[in-house]
Amino acid sequence: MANIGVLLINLGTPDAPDTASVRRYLGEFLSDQRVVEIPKLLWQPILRGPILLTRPAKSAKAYREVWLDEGSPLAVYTCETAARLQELTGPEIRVDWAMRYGKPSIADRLNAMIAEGCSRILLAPLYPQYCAATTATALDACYAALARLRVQPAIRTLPPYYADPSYIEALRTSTERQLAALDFKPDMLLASFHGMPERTRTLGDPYYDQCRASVKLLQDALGREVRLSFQSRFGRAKWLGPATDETLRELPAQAVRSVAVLTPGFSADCLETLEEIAMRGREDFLAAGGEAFAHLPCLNASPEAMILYRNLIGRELAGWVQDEFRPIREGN
Ligand SMILES: C=CC1=C(C)c2cc3[nH]c(cc4nc(cc5[nH]c(cc1n2)c(C)c5CCC(=O)O)C(CCC(=O)O)=C4C)c(C)c3C=C
Ligand SMILES: [Fe+2]
Ligand SMILES: [Fe+2]
Repeated sequence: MANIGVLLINLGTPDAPDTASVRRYLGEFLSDQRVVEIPKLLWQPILRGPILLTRPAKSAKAYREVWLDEGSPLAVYTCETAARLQELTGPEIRVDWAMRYGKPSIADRLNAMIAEGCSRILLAPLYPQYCAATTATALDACYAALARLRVQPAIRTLPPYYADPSYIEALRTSTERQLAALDFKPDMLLASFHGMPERTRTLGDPYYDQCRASVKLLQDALGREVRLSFQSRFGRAKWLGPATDETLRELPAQAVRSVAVLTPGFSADCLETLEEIAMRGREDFLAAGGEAFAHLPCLNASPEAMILYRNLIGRELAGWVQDEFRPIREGN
């Protein structure tokens, strides 16, 4: 029985692409004060009123466009990542996965790991760039679950890996592999990250700087320009820019005829990459006069991702596991 556990954590997704399921999901997600930093008394009437009355039907339609036979892409790819990583680590380490919102819940999976005998657990939010709205809230939920226990496991947490050489290398190799498979050579590479309200930056969130650092390192690794933009704006506040949709609409006028968009802040493809970028982004770019568009899939459970996670986990488990868990590089 493994006494070491690794819990991969991702954002969460609805159980089904229907209005009621999406309303439940958005109700939980958007009630998190780490995500929407507006006082509860002001925000809840807006959320329970106009937002949850109108948005779920619109979002459910978008989810239906990307839903897979096995379920929501975010859950399917996160589950596959955990399964492949489990094969790679072997039975000594138990690898599981959970979602911050919806199912499988963090509390359920942590309790299951503990019941299976894990007395040391690495909590691994799968966000390369730290953000209070993602990394911190995932860890808050872990600590809240642990707070209910009499006997707690020893805990470690995976730090943000935005500048880790293994992350940059995984992005480089997966980008080059995917570019080589395209039937055109893109004039431009655009790295689109999930946006955040601009205000969170001045409040001290390192997210923006970490996105910029990842892009700079990837650009150096690829030896070509990579433009940065931010997508998925929500609400009326000013968000980080430049906005991905506006950028895609402006590029053709700047003589950029073809573009490949990568989404390196997302560990797994999801609504935001498959619908907003691969579908709507393509439409925007082509309607503005662009000629060729590609969305490069996220790392998901690719061979590049497996090397990355094994290296990150190996480093964080140092002292808990012995030397057979050395870093690996492609080809050995
Ligand atoms: C204030 C609202 C939001 C903030 C802040 C926010 C930050 C944030 N989100 C992700 C990653 C994902 N977000 C996803 C979906 C999604 N995000 C918001 C709003 C905020 N996100 C909404 C309302 C939705 C739901 C879809 C919709 O109705 O438009 C997803 C995809 C989930 C899926 O099921 O596929 C991901 C992943 C990050 C990384 C982030 C901050 C850096
Ligand atoms: Fe989001
Ligand atoms: Fe979106």
